[in-house]
Amino acid sequence: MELFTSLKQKVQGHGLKIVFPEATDPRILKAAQRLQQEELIEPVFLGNPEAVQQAAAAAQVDLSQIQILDPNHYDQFNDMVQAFVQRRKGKNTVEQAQTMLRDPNYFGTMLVYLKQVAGMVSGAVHPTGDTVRPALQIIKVKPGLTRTSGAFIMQKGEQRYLFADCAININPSAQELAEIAVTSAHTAQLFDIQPRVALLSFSTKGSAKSDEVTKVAEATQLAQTMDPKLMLDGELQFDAAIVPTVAQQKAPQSTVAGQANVFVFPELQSGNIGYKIAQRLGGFEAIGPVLQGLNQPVSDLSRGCNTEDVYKLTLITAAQAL
Ligand SMILES: CC(C)(COP(=O)(O)OP(=O)(O)OC[C@H]1O[C@@H](n2cnc3c(N)ncnc32)[C@H](O)[C@@H]1OP(=O)(O)O)[C@@H](O)C(=O)NCCC(=O)NCCS
Ligand SMILES: CC(=O)OP(=O)(O)O
Repeated sequence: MELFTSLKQKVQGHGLKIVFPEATDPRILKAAQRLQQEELIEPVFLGNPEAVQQAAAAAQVDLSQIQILDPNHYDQFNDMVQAFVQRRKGKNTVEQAQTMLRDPNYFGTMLVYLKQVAGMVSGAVHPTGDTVRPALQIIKVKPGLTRTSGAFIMQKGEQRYLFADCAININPSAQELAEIAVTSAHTAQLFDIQPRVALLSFSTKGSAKSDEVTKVAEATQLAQTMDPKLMLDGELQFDAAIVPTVAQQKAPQSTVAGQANVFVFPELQSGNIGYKIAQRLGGFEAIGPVLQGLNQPVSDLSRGCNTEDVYKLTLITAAQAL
């Protein structure tokens, strides 16, 4: 079944509330209205109601069925401040909390944490750091994990791949890279990809020597230990990972080379650049980044997103909540 058809079937009828901190952006307004009209989610918009209404009128979006919350006039604000300070365990004062929670990304993340909504979608306007930092501080990673990371589902026709980390960890250690690889394999399964994981490098199986290559080779060993059942190999160059004839020449013993479908980048420069090249030159649809490993779903859009991207990432966010 087509990926989004099955996601729609999964979320329909659950009345899942998804909060949108960027409710004056036309892409957000239009996608949320479509999702609400198709009875897939119940949107909650954040912001000054007058500003949201003006933006909605300009985008020809009907707000009559959509809840709007204003972080500057919220009757449970003091309770939220207390819950935030408690969660931060001495890292933020009440005064700091009062300021931070006026920020729609902090406010929206707290609504998720307090289970007043099922998930949050932001990042069409805010850069990634501002969008995800509240989630890293408040929602935190699942037990057993140390890092969250950002995966993209890359689709073109019948081709579907997962790329990670393209969004969060600037220069992960070997241990962190191993964790990203294993988590990415598990995320791939949620999207009907049977994972064959390649840890990417500019070297294949020792063809080049450098600290950067050693890190990827070490991460491969650590990941194999973390989940020995996974089909996972490294270090591999991208051509060795995806082209069978190149794999035969460069890594003939590998069971992953030549047929990888989950690509783990060695650090964020290559991951973020790599997914955008596949998207903008290669014609792949890039869905994400899907934040992996968080306790509750929060999603960060790319600022270059369109309405369809918002629609699809929101569906994924809602499905993660089930
Ligand atoms: C994500 C990012 C903003 C975090 O940076 P930061 O806020 O300076 O991080 P800090 O080290 O101050 O940590 C803040 C909190 O987040 C946590 N954290 C940071 N990175 C984390 C990660 N990858 N996974 C889980 N938690 C993380 C820290 O433990 C800390 O928690 P605490 O406050 O409870 O102690 C930063 O790594 C970043 O800018 N990444 C690149 C984002 C980007 O521009 N991507 C490209 C476009 S998608
Ligand atoms: C994922 C990503 O690159 O986000 P942005 O384009 O907003 O920086």
